[in-house]
Amino acid sequence: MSEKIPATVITGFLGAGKTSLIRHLIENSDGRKLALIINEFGDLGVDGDLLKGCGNENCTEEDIVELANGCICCTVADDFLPTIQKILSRKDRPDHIIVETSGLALPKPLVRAFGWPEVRTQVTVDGVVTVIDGPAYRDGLFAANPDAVQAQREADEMLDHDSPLEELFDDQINCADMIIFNKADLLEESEISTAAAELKGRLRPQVKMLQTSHGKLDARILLGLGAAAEDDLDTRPSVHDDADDHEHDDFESFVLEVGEITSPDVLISKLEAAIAAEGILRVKGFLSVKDKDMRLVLQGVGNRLQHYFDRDWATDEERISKLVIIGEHDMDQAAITKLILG
Ligand SMILES: Nc1nc2c(ncn2[C@@H]2O[C@H](COP(=O)(O)OP(=O)(O)OP(=O)(O)O)[C@@H](O)[C@H]2O)c(=O)[nH]1
Repeated sequence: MSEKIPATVITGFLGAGKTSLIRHLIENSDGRKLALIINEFGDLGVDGDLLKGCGNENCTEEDIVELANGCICCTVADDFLPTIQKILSRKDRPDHIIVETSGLALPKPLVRAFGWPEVRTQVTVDGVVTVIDGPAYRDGLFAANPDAVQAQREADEMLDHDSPLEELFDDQINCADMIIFNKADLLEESEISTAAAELKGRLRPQVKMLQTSHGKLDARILLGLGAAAEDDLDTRPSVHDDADDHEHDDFESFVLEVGEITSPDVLISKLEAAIAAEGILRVKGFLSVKDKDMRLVLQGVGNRLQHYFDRDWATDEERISKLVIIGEHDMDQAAITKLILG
């Protein structure tokens, strides 16, 4: 029997920096041949496309599989299992498998799937790595408003008091073997130490926390944790352990056809207005700009927007111009569309 292939699960909220971390890993894989399974919320495969563009021989386009049928925690049986089996049946099996969950996925059901008989004999979960968006943490995105929670508790002891964002965050850090506190470049040193002190008390004792910017970490630190996470799921509490009907209905997404744009700056101003008015959590996509040969990538996390040209459009390629917009379930799609396209 050959040795089990290690698999690393990379989780973390929308826009925390999972794809950036994986991109750095591909480019610095220390000789390991990697296979990637990329799961996204929203019907536009942005992360997979960006990673395929890396063009690294340790992780070619064929080594990257995109799962875009919803969050991986809900589609493990239909999507994840056949995908991993396909990877395992390859003649040139990878040295390491990386699974990027969508930013809204609960990692535990995925880790549990590695315990299935047909998988566990061949693969082990080397580690669950949870990426935290440093500025979002500092700004309290994952914290409930303590006053509001207290008032609610007093009103009804039986209510579920946690916000969807807080619950997700708890699940993602409770399942971790390693925490990557990312976007350190956007924080003061004192903000990082405050966060580290707060988070330490919430982590399982053996869990290490590292700070980084743009996910630039040595592959030897990230890979080879040897956690065998599928064997100690009981030590990784989840608020959703008993919730079979977890459907992500706290969040929703839609794809907006933007059409060819003439000015990125004009679009950015409109997006800023839409984000401020409608509380969008994440925007990303590809844009065609008039008279430009290159594709524009747009990334928005909270109110922070970034855009850059990544590559030339191929001559036979459709110049798509689409954004996926993700928000909480009550976001007003019509109002957002009007603000962006109007
Ligand atoms: N300033 C700064 N920006 C970062 C850092 N890491 C990632 N970003 C930016 O944050 C945005 C989101 O990064 P991604 O790596 O796509 O995040 P993700 O977690 O894969 O996002 P989803 O898959 O959509 O959940 C991009 O615009 C990145 O360039 C960082 O350390 N510092």
